[in-house]
Amino acid sequence: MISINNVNKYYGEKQVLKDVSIDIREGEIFGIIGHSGAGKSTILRCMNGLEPYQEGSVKVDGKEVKELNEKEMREFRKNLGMIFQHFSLLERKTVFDNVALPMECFGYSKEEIKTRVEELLDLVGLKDRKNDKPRNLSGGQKQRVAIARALTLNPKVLLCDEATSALDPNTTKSILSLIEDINKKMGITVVVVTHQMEVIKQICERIAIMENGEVLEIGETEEIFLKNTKGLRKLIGEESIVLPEGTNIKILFPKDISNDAIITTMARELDIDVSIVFGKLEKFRDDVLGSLIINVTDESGDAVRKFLDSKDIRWEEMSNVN
Ligand SMILES: Nc1ncnc2c1ncn2[C@@H]1O[C@H](COP(=O)(O)OP(=O)(O)OP(=O)(O)O)[C@@H](O)[C@H]1O
Repeated sequence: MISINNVNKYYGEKQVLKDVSIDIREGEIFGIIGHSGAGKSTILRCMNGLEPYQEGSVKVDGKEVKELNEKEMREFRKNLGMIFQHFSLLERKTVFDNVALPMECFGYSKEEIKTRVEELLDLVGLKDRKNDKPRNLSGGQKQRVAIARALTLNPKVLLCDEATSALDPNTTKSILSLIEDINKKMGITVVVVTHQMEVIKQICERIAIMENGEVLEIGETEEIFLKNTKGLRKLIGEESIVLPEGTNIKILFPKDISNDAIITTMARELDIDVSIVFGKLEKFRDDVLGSLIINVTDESGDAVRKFLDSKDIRWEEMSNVN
């Protein structure tokens, strides 16, 4: 649905996107995560033509964004709804009028607007607040209005730029559930830009981790967390912990395996000492996934690798200097 290839972007001398390539599939919820200044918003704005890019290609639904003329761009933007951190609602207009705005701009009839806006206000749970002004709404309700407004023209893609960053944890959860619901019900492709780990854990199927204008990693969210990849560790500022001597092995535990039992069985069966160097459990959607780094002597390494293979347990050897 969105295909970004080798994009470079500069502000004057400063390069803010460096050879960025990301493929976003139709119907998925894709997350772009990184620290402030990583280039997340910039790449999102390249997708909807708000920012030019000097090199590379950004294709949305087969169309090269930088080649669209003014008229084509207007049509193109109908297919991309966008929501922001600070909601961007018009304070003097009612909830109904805020949601109606895009349809008015595109010249829809009053009846069409009324039907669509009421349907959307129902979807976001604000049917009874249509005559309120935004100042009378909570942050979460304001974001619901913004979501309804982003959906009025039936877009194929919903772009979310730090959409939950100004909300408390519970409101964040409910907004993310709403976005997930919309993705499932309407089949809309969703791109979520965030610096919040909880956001990508709750709803993103795949993610790209960005830093300093570069994509460090792309993959399935579960896989990246399970492997506790280098990019993820960098993002959370956690250095990989390994011992300088012996063999360090990272074991990955899917939801249905108890890690304690494996380590004790292995130590007993192989008659070896196992040091647990680092362990981590992650709540991931409804599952708990874990990874454990163990250290054994180099002589026991082969037996440990064979044991893990025989139990169909995923493992990775870690470099001592990592
Ligand atoms: N209009 C601009 N002129 C010059 N530099 C800019 C401009 N907009 C963004 N930048 C720079 O581009 C880099 C990427 O910014 P961007 O906003 O994409 O990062 P981000 O990952 O979205 O972070 P944040 O969440 O803080 O916005 C930053 O170094 C920023 O200072």
